[in-house]
Amino acid sequence: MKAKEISVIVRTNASMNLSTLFRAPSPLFPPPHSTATSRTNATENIAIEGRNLNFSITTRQGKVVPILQDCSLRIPSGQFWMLLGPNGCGKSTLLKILAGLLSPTGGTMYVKGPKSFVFQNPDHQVVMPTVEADVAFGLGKFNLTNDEVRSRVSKALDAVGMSNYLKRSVQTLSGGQKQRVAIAGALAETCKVLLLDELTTFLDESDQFGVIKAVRNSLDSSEEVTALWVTHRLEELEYADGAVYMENGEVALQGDAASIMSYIRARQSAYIKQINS
Ligand SMILES: Nc1ncnc2c1ncn2[C@@H]1O[C@H](COP(=O)(O)OP(=O)(O)OP(=O)(O)O)[C@@H](O)[C@H]1O
Repeated sequence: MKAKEISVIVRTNASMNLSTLFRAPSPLFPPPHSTATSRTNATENIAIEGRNLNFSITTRQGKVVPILQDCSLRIPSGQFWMLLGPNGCGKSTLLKILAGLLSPTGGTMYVKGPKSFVFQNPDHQVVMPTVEADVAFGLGKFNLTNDEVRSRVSKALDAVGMSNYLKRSVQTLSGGQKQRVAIAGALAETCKVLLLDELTTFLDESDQFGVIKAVRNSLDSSEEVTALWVTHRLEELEYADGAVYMENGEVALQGDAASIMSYIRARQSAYIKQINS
């Protein structure tokens, strides 16, 4: 099966799971260990909500290993949030649960649909010969006219700053440009929630900020799109409206980007003091 087909099946299965797996969002709950002030309030339109999400795996020896423990988060519609934390703390696992790619072993969640999961390696989902064909790829299921397809492709490429690349072969694109084409594909399908898994890990600085700015611009040009972005790179936080910080499989803190930045910086300097003492 081609990679592109896998990504489309992922999208389809994810929305099919919504009715069985996701329950209605609760009107209000505070994150369990939050100290930072979040922009959210009870009257806001919530795009992503998880409550006490747990995930564990069972080893071949029958031992249950907890990966996520009581993770709660809530992200308002139209905002760009980041999911940060040390290696192995559970960020990708939580993102995959929110995408419907993994089933939680406990807890409840709601994610507005349609939603799309964008993989770290763009070659896993950008496989059509040209940019135009790739962005149009997922539109077959909508029964659109050629003009409507062209209009959606053009609007989506505009949102990610790739309008001039319409006829380009995808083989000639950089990693970051391919990521932007993958995001445009999701936008063309009128995706409401983008779940983005460490897109910039292997990109150079120029490509890295090209992708972040493309996501930021996509959200700014449509109030309906929400993005959750997993990253290790603290400098990316300045583009976010809010962030969730994880440690050891738990949500340690969630709030506005500045508060999360201060929290992480304080943790880093405490750590540096500790190793220097
Ligand atoms: N299928 C699995 N089997 C065994 N362990 C797993 C499995 N999936 C995840 N884990 C473990 O769960 C923990 C969380 O993994 P996850 O990939 O979600 O972390 P992460 O925060 O995204 O890490 P990184 O920043 O390094 O990408 C890790 O210790 C990982 O080894």
